[in-house]
Amino acid sequence: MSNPLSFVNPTPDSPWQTYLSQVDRVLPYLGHLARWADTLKRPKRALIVDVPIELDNGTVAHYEGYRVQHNLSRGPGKGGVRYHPDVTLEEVMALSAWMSIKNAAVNLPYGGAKGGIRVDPKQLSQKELEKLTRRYTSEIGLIIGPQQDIPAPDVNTNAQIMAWMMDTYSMNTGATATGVVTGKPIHLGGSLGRVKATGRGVFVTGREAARKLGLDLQGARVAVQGFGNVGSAAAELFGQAGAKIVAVQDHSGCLINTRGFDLSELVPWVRQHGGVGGFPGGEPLTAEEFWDVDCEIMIPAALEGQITADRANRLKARLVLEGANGPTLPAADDILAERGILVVPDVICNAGGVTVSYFEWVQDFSSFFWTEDEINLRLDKIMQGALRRIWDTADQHGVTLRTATFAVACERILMAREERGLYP
Ligand SMILES: NC(=O)C1=CN([C@@H]2O[C@H](COP(=O)(O)OP(=O)(O)OC[C@H]3O[C@@H](n4cnc5c(N)ncnc54)[C@H](O)[C@@H]3O)[C@@H](O)[C@H]2O)C=CC1
Ligand SMILES: O=C(O)CCC(=O)C(=O)O
Repeated sequence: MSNPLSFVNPTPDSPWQTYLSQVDRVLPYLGHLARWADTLKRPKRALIVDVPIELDNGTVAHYEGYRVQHNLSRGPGKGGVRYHPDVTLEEVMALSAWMSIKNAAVNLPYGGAKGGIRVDPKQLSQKELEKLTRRYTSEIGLIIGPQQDIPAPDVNTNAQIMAWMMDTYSMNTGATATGVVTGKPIHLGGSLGRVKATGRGVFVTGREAARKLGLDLQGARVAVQGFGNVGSAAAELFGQAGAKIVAVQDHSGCLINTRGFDLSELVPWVRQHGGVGGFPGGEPLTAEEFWDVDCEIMIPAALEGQITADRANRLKARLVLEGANGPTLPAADDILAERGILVVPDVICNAGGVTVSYFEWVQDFSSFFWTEDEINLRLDKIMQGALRRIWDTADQHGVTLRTATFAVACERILMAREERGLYP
């Protein structure tokens, strides 16, 4: 995937093109605000940085880093940082735009932002990873801050990386600034419940959608792609609700177990071995066969563009819960709708993570911390309320949940844009 030369010139089938086509679908429902819609089709600000580090062997390596602030009309930028060898500016643009939509859909007082480094972190030692993170944080320090733009974990980043980011930003500004990132370790201003919050949100929205479909979670068969932070937490909650996890796929392998995996063995295995590959409690499956598995619920929780038109035609599930950002291509979305397969879209389904990030940010400012039960109850309430509003909008316009989420969110963003006005 190459970077676009302009915001309006997307690479075919890229996440940015997917996002732009999702915006086009919502235009008829924006009323007089549609005149502001081009605001949504270009990021406000995109920063590319060179991140040089000295490797353990003494050579100097250069990595490309990005931070994109898509829209700041409703508040500071908010969104994670991804470390992956395939990250591009264009991908980060899309991820930042989905953050704008997501944050507005759950009515958090944030705009949308996202960052990334084009690197395979698995090739780096812990020391090199720390140097990379600190240099990247210094470089994007120009535009991040507790009131400007607040990063968080995403693919291949975690609480330790957030701690290094917080420390680097604090050293550079001369005061401890816990509110500059979320997803931190608990004793450094992190919030209880954040690690599993995205998976919990997937479960809460999935539970509500299943109820609407009349689908009993007891005994329901679930397939999960991506068994990292989001996929594993969602799988555990579905398991606790009586569902069976019958297929799992990640970068290391793909497995099936029609009786349901024993998660008390699979989760520690993944923690120890870095992936599901080689787990003895299931039979191997090819990566492509995963999409043909008999199941009621499919949870894509890895990367973008996974549900293609071909896979959408083959999918057996009744319900797709988008734990990942951008897992479904627009053509596949149409096929799923035609086939009556309900999709709970990323921009609401995986919003649990940023919602608890918001709780963390609020707790950091007040230096007063809530219990995990309080966090989970508030998360449940916000996610249910947001989904209800989206469902009403879908029913009102006769559109998919994705277009309804965009309608609710874009109205909020563009209303703020209009009220703020254009000129300094
Ligand atoms: N961490 C968070 O709080 C949030 C994450 N997300 C999204 O959820 C998705 C997963 O993120 P995390 O779980 O945080 O990342 P992670 O780094 O913890 O896990 C990523 C998972 O994807 C798998 N994966 C990578 N490449 C793959 C491939 N080619 N085929 C199959 N599986 C592959 C990895 O093996 C791993 O299991 C991403 O789309 C991310 O943007 C969305 C909202 C919040
Ligand atoms: O917790 C956050 O601030 C953002 C998480 C994120 O990157 C996402 O929702 O995709």
